[in-house]
Amino acid sequence: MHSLQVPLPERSYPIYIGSGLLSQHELLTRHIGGRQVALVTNESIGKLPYLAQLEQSLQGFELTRIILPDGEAYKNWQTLQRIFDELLKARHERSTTLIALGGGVVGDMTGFAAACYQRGAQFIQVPTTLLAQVDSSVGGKTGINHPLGKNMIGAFYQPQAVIIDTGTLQTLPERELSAGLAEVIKYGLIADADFLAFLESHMDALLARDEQALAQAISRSCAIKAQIVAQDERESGIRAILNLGHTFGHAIETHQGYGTWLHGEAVAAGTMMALQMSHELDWIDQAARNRAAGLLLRAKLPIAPPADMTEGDFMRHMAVDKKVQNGRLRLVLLKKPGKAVISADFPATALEATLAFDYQSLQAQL
Ligand SMILES: NC(=O)c1ccc[n+]([C@@H]2O[C@H](COP(=O)([O-])OP(=O)(O)OC[C@H]3O[C@@H](n4cnc5c(N)ncnc54)[C@H](O)[C@@H]3O)[C@@H](O)[C@H]2O)c1
Ligand SMILES: O=C(O)C(=O)C[C@@H](O)[C@H](O)[C@H](O)COP(=O)(O)O
Ligand SMILES: [Zn+2]
Repeated sequence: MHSLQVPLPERSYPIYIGSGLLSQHELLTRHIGGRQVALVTNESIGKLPYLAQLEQSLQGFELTRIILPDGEAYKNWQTLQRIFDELLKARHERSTTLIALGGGVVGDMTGFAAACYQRGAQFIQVPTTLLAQVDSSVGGKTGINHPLGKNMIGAFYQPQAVIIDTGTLQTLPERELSAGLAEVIKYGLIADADFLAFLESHMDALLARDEQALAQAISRSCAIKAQIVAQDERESGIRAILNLGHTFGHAIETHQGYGTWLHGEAVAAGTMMALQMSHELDWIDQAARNRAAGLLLRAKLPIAPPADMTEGDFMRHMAVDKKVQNGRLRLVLLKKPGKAVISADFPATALEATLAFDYQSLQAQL
């Protein structure tokens, strides 16, 4: 097992990474304060062995299973209400601990429920998708979607610990593995050109679920995210670079009503659009843009937005992005591979050209 810390001013917390961690009683119970535990997961994950393994490791606690419907479309008020209903029915006290067993949808909702329940219960992240292991379980962004905007309702609320059992990735569908790789590639682009080179040389191993390659990618991703979050927990500045590709990506997800494209797929196409915009501004050259596009394609991710989305659709949805300030859109763009900035300082023509660009043709050329 390998561990690292998310160092925060108020309370730091550990991330544990290794195979078989779901069966480690001492590790799992180390961060539980009271006698009650609510295990929050979804219908699909509930059918896999992980929930039973967790229950076995938590023998002796008063356990409540909370099984949610599966899917991004359920990351909403109704599902959140179900978590509160179950907690209250089982008379969970404020000292309870919620454990999120699943992907980012379960993690974001469980964290938000924990932030609200009796004004703040504890929670632990046990992520089971690559995306959740490298991104959503770390950093304390919790929340739900609104029909008019992605993650529009939520709270910054940090977990007690993040426990990443890399063995769970063996059952993950291929499409979900690729979706997670979109956020992994993001870290290379925004903060670490060497990691980008590592991903280029290990992409085949990652897709083949080579345990060592996956553990290295997860560990480096978590370290980069922890280091950024530590500087700016509530996104008043630098943390926004974790949003590379998300302004365009969230527009895609909102436009589709959530769940048609996976979050990671929308982020991949959105990243390509942010790279094209960086190229329009002459910040990165064509070779850098094409290199990143090639890596996304090798990870089996889309680099073109959905064919049915117009420039007007993008503009309408992007206007409700959380990074909009005083009515001005701010975008995360690349100065060079490994160096991202947040900027509102671009001509409208650069954005127009980015939205009008023919991404399908680029894909055909690569
Ligand atoms: N809070 C953050 O910082 C943050 C960061 C990135 C993404 N997110 C959010 O995370 C969500 C996306 O998360 P996701 O990609 O994990 O999607 P997800 O939570 O929908 O999980 C993907 C699918 O995989 C299934 N699954 C999970 N673990 C499995 C396993 N081990 N084996 C087989 N199937 C498994 C799930 O049931 C689901 O069908 C989005 O809502 C996104 O907005 C949040
Ligand atoms: O942790 C962050 O900060 C991120 O931006 C990580 C993103 O990958 C993630 O999708 C996050 O949920 C987006 O946050 P939002 O504030 O743009 O909704
Ligand atoms: Zn994301």
